[in-house]
Amino acid sequence: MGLELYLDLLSQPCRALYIFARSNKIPFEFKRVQLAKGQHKTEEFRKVNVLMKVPALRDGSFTLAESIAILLYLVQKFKTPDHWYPSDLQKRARVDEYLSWQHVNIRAKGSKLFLSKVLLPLITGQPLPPEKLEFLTEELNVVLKQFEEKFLQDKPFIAGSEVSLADLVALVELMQPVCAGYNLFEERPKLAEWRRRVEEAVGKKLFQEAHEEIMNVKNLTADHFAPELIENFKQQLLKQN
Ligand SMILES: N[C@@H](CCC(=O)N[C@@H](CS)C(=O)NCC(=O)O)C(=O)O
Repeated sequence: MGLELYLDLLSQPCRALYIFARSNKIPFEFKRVQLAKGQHKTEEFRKVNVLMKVPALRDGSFTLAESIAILLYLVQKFKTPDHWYPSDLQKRARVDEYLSWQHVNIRAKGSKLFLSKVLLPLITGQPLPPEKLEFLTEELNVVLKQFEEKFLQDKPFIAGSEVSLADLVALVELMQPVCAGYNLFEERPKLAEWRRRVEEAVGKKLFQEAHEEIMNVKNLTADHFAPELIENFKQQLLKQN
């Protein structure tokens, strides 16, 4: 059995893995796990990831969860070009620094805005109150400022002159609020230029292909979701709001 990646391209970490693997010509079998259909809650998927989240990897009898761990596994197993995860101690530390920071900052705030602006109204039939949207956007703006000032600064990429895992992980997360209708690049020319460079580095066509589904997320309707998931989802989303 070859390498299998369990993915739903509506998910940011799944897109990072998909783009990374395809961009580096890593052979893998794409195992689609549709979150909206509850396919991550099956007994079959539990055997791959007991945490019941995507992405997940299976390589023979070995299974692995967590996107960052999976990316690092692929880097080492397939000896991908050095710039992705530089061997230079300090450049690598820059990548690690971003990958450690992003979970509860860019990822958390970007996802929250996306889920509240797109999924919650879809499921409840109620639009998000404008003051709530403003609050969530402001929360995201705070971490975007930190991203620009601390991580990107005036460099072409986070680790310096070449693209790394940090840039890829960052950009797929930032696309989530963009797909929810908040074009955060519009008033941030430095970020917009960085986005252009990252897309070019991984391959523009591949980047677009990976984002096709999420770009059309606003066309989804409630019947796209497995009924048993809707109530669960609603409670989860309302709790976080
Ligand atoms: N820290 C994990 C996060 C994984 C995660 O939260 N995946 C989401 C999709 S983006 C998921 O599977 N959610 C389904 C659920 O929580 O029920 C990673 O980086 O892989």
